Order: sequence, then C-alpha cells, then structure tokens
Amino acid sequence: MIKPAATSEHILEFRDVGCRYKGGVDVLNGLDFKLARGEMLFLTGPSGAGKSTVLRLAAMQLRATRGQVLMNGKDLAGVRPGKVPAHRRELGMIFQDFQLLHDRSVFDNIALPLVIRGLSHTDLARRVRAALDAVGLLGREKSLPRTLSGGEQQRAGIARAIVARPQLILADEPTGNLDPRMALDVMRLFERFNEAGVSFLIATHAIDLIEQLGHRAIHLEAGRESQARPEAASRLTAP
Ligand SMILES: Nc1ncnc2c1ncn2[C@@H]1O[C@H](COP(=O)(O)OP(=O)(O)OP(=O)(O)O)[C@@H](O)[C@H]1O
Repeated sequence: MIKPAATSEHILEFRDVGCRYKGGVDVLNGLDFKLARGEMLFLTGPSGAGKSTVLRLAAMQLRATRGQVLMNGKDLAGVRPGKVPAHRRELGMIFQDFQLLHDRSVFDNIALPLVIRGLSHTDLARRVRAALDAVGLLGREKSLPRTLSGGEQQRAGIARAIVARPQLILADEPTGNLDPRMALDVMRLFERFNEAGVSFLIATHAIDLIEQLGHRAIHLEAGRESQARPEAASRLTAP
C-alpha cells in the first residue's frame, strides 16, 4: 500500500515524463502537470496524443521511460511489481466501454472491488447499496448489465469505481458511448463525488462538456502539453 506523504498537496504529479511502448516511438515527450488533491482535471487532445497512456502510467499498467510519476508525493518508480495490485486498489477506474462482467448482476459487479479486499458480507452489502443509491441504481441491483441503458451501465461502472472509497478516479473517455444528455449526467455525478473530496483525472474528446463544466483542462499534442485551445465540436459544426 502506498502511504500518503503528509506534506504532499498533489495527489498526482508528472515530472518531465517520457514513455515509449516496446519497439515504438516516444508517446509522451517531457510531460509536466500536477493534479491537486480534490481537483477535477481533464486531459484533452487528438487521437494518439497520449491521453490513455497518461492514465495507464498513473495506474501502473506502464512505467515511465523518463522522468517521474508521483502519487501522494511518492515516486511510482519505487513501487515493486508485487505492490502494483495494492497501488491499483488505491484508485477507481472508469472506462468508455464500461467493462462490466455480463454474466454477473449489477450488485456483483459493484461488489467485486470489496470482495478483493475481503470485506464481510454485511459490510459489503451495505457499501454496495450505498454506492448504488449514490448513482441512482438502487432498484437495479439484481439486473444483468446488458439489460441497462448505456448511461445506466456507466453509472454502474461509476458505482464500482467509488465503492471502495478511492482518493483518485481515473476515467478514460467515460462519456464516449453516451448521448449528450447522459454524458452530462455522468459528468454531474463526477462533480458530486468531487465535491465530496474525490480527485478526478478524466481523458476525453468532449470539449463541449469541459467548457460547460468549467474545470481545468490540459491539452496534449504529440505527448506533451500544448497551449493551443481545442475547438468545441459545436463551434466547429456551427453554420
Ligand atoms: N500497446 C501499445 N503499443 C504500441 N503503441 C501504442 C500502444 N498503445 C498505444 N500506442 C500508441 O501510443 C500513442 C498514444 O496512444 P494513446 O492511446 O495514449 O492516445 P490517446 O490520446 O488516448 O488516443 P485516443 O483519443 O484515440 O484514445 C498512439 O500513437 C498509439 O498508437
């Protein structure tokens, strides 16, 4: 388990980070940014800019080939392979395609992170119901995921991400499969958890939504931060 450094005001920090996939080119080229504790930060940029790679580095699915990735002030380079699962348990992760288990009920999907942590059945059931209540799915706990709408499936994905009370949630294109109204609902839900103290790093192409919500955004181009402002889709398509 990564113990928080008492002095660190940043939950996540990238210092001059480079990343190269095996046999590939440099995907990140000296990326620097800080995510303050309790902040909701967006990562934007064209396809291939490196947004998912940033999230994979934070989740330790990859290691930086240059620079430092720090969580709670601690350099992830020092986390031994055997401690990576413990690092991941400190995070909540949300995906574009929801990644729910389709042969398990909504309840069982959301319970999974708590089963891994060995919670008693009573505690587990109480926390799963609280998470379902928080995302407005209390009545659907026995349903199979495929009987839910896309927005409901993503809300189940959010309940699974928050049920173990992580400090940080990493979301990769979380509204990519949702219509605009459901996408806004999902972002509003993120804001509610953010107001309760959870930090968010969200990779997205949804520039319209970012502008509407007004949180800080970092725009990536070719693996580093760019000062260029992306165009919202509505402005690009406006007559
Ligand atoms: N496993 C991999 N092996 C080799 N190259 C990879 C791998 N995964 C990603 N890449 C390359 O790294 C670059 C950045 O990919 P990444 O998925 O981080 O971009 P992204 O900004 O999230 O794109 P998108 O918006 O399309 O999801 C791309 O050129 C991609 O082809």
